[in-house]
Amino acid sequence: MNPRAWTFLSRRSPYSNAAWEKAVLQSSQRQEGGQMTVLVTGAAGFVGSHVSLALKKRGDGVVGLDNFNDYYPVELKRARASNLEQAGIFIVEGDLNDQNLLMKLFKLVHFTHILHLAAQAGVRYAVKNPLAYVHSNVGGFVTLLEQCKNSQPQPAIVYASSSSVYGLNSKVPFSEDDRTDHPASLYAATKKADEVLAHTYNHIYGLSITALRFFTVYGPWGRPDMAYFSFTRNIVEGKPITIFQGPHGEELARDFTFIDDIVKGCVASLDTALPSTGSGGKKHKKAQFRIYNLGNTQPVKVGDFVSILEKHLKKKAIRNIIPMPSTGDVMFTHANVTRAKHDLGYNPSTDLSTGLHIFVKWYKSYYKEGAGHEDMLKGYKPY
Ligand SMILES: NC(=O)c1ccc[n+]([C@@H]2O[C@H](COP(=O)([O-])OP(=O)(O)OC[C@H]3O[C@@H](n4cnc5c(N)ncnc54)[C@H](O)[C@@H]3O)[C@@H](O)[C@H]2O)c1
Ligand SMILES: O=C(O)[C@H]1O[C@H](OP(=O)(O)OP(=O)(O)OC[C@H]2O[C@@H](n3ccc(=O)[nH]c3=O)[C@H](O)[C@@H]2O)[C@H](O)[C@@H](O)[C@@H]1O
Repeated sequence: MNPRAWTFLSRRSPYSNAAWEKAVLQSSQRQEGGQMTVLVTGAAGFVGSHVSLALKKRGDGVVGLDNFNDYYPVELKRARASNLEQAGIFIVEGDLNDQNLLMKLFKLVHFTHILHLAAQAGVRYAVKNPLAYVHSNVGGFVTLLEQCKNSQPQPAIVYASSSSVYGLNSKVPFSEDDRTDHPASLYAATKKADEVLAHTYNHIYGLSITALRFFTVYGPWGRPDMAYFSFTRNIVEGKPITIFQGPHGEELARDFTFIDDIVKGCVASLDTALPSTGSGGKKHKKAQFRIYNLGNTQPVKVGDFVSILEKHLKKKAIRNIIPMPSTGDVMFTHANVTRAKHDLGYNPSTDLSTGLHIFVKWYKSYYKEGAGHEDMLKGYKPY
């Protein structure tokens, strides 16, 4: 079947249809060099679209799942999906909480691995819409874990946690063994809940699970709700940007991490994941359980990050500096990646200036500066 026909197909919900099944099976086929068959949830998202393409490129079978929600403009998700379709990846349009859909999918394809990236992301939006986080990050995750636990054989799971689980941790850099029991946002609380739920399913059912704590990821085809993206838009349009500062005028800092490094970390995690050890809902022996930081290890103050953006955009920002609203931000993040380096060969190699240069180039070509991006953040007001 020609993947060009998939756009239409994936938007039609009835998954009991023969053409839909054919598309799923075709997309799941491994090519030469491929070792695994992966279900990527959140495949129309920023990170999911990049990793799906990387897996497909080396021959793995890849099937996507995404509900194409309108947290940020759906047009961008459709454009990413179209890139994936061209590469031969079918994205099933549906919700993680749809048990019947998951059952049908897992019956059709024997997934060796799940790369679970679908979630309600964004720290500040949780103040506005907390239940969206509970729905996708808690309910959706448990629905997926239930399906995986019941599968025979069970797949190995690699999924996205978040640097936000470190919450109010003040010990730097953040190490995987540091405390994560004082979250600063509801988003972080749901990501922490995921780590605890993951441990439970690993313990009772023998699911092999790896949690990846990503640190503020940026890059081409990125997320319009994130600062690097919305700041770029405002600078291009000559509109002010809002920069948060701490209660005593301190600058916030983030360990901004380029998408290509995150993709390498995800792929290496899949490659090193051991098989699950259970069957029929029962554990036979202890299964692998891992947690890794995937950051850049070089935090940058938000003001300095804006200066780098200005340099690449060749335009000054109008900076509006305000006290940080009480919507869940933390003062700084900083990853210790020793464990990921040792176990995964993870070695972040893109510095912020190089990465932002690549992002700005993409942004300008995608939105053709001055035209077509007026609606990009339409309706988006996170705080
Ligand atoms: N980008 C970052 O800086 C960052 C940092 C830390 C952690 N993370 C985590 O990494 C993962 C990927 O993030 P991203 O930046 O690509 O976000 P994204 O919003 O671009 O991608 C998530 C995708 O999941 C889909 N989705 C959401 N809820 C769903 C549901 N219930 N059923 C099916 N699909 C659903 C969305 O439509 C979206 O396309 C998320 O789990 C996020 O929390 C991201
Ligand atoms: O690492 C993570 O775990 C998190 O990284 C990002 O969250 P955040 O670091 O808040 O990323 P941005 O929204 O891009 O903000 C970057 C920095 O700019 C600041 N900011 C943001 C927006 C704004 O208008 N002004 C401003 O100063 C934020 O406080 C933060 O310090 C993602 O949005 C989360 O989904 C993810 O889980």
